[in-house]
Amino acid sequence: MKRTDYISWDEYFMGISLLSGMRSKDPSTQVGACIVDMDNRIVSIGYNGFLNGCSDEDFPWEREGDFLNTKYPYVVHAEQNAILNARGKNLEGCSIYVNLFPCHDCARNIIQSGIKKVYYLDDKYKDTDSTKASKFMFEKAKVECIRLKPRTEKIEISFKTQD
Ligand SMILES: Nc1ccn([C@H]2C[C@H](O)[C@@H](COP(=O)(O)O)O2)c(=O)n1
Ligand SMILES: [Zn+2]
Repeated sequence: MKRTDYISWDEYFMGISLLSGMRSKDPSTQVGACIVDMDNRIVSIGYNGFLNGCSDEDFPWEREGDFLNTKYPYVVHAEQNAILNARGKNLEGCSIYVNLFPCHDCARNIIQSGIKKVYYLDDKYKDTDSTKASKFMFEKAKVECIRLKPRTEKIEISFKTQD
């Protein structure tokens, strides 16, 4: 008799996105993204962070103040990193799981990469022009956006061993 309490594909992929976000050094918002092909194979993963090869100390994590003294010009978004981490693999028809709804810049890159479905959890910036632009572009480009309502509030991962 097989287990019945296994997690769903959506919980699995969104869980991987959230776990990836746990690598983010952003003090205010940790985002992870997981790109999955039409056979439910994971193609790529990414989280929000600063530039490869640069020290995280080289750039500001601030949200407020002069634009150049905030993180916004420099931080690479989780979706962007996931697309780039795919290293040119064909993403046509893939889905992307991301815990926070994509901004307008990521929406453009998601659309241009051929990704056709966006699964998300949180839409905390839904009233911003950025998110409104994302939704407009996704609608025109016929990219489906699905807000996940997981069956369970949380999934626990333990490193505890039997020995
Ligand atoms: N879909 C998204 C939205 C945001 N991010 C990143 C970019 C920043 O590191 C952070 C947002 O910062 P906040 O304005 O909430 O302090 O989250 C992303 O990677 N993907
Ligand atoms: Zn973005």
